[in-house]
Amino acid sequence: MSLSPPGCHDQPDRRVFSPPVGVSAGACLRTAWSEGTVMLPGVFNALTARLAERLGYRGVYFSGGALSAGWAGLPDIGLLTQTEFVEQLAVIVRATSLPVLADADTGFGEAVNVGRTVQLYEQAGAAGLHLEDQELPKRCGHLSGKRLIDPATMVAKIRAAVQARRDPAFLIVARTDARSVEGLDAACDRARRYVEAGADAVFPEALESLEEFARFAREIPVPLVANMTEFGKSPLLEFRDLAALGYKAVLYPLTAFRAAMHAAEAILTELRQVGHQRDWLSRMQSRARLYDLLDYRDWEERDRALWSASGSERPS
Ligand SMILES: C[C@](O)(C(=O)O)[C@H](CC(=O)O)C(=O)O
Ligand SMILES: [Mg+2]
Repeated sequence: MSLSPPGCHDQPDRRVFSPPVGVSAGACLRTAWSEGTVMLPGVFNALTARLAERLGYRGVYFSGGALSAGWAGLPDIGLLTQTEFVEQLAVIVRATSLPVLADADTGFGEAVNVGRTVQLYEQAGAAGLHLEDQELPKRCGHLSGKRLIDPATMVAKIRAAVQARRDPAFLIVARTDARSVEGLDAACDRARRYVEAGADAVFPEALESLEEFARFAREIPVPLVANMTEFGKSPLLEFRDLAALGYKAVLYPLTAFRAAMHAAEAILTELRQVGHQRDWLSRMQSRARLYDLLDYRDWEERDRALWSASGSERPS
């Protein structure tokens, strides 16, 4: 028997024609966390979110890095606006019934701005968001040269976030980028302060070994989020090892994006050289698979049913 409330991922009809009724996305993600550890693949567009749902994931991650690079062609240094994030987040949320944990960078301003960000993310349908303690211009957490805001300023942001949510299940995740700036002790101290300020979960960014992940888990007794981004400072650990340490969510923020871009580069290079794409067909998503993912046939059937119910001829 499923423990998930109705409206969560494993509802019998997974086709997404209307949003789940009565259960918030935050509650869905909390349910998933209470049952174990969730893999959250980063989704760089709505179709990837649908794909993750079809493949049986229980949630997805809305990555600022993927949005900046994939949607805007820009580096992830805080260039996109709050409005751009919220609009694209809403597109993803509408495409899937999975709960979406969303990157909110530094919260798009000071504490009062963070409050409004939370309202907008919650209204867009996110399950929760994470806020990081970097100064602007922010960077990918796995790059050198980051600068942090002081802990008190971050605490004010977290308080603002907690006060602003309407749904108590909406998750406020505090990310600390302190490990590579001030060291692991400082990162743990910051995490404790953020939890005292009301954060539901902590995301320790750019830890450098399994032992560091373990120590963080021992010291910070709230749900933790691990980031398994590639080509960064953290080793690419096994999901089951992170789960065993008690991490509740493991992010793979740009995994699908990097693989897709690698494939796109290869096919576009070869097409230019060879003049056709025939050798690539078996490595492409077929039209049939795409339409399946889009529930194309269901849309056609709905259209047909609407016309036949009204007894009129469909104008061609
Ligand atoms: C998780 C992250 O915030 C993201 O935007 O996806 C990035 C990922 C990355 O750049 O690899 C991060 O800062 O870790
Ligand atoms: Mg980010």
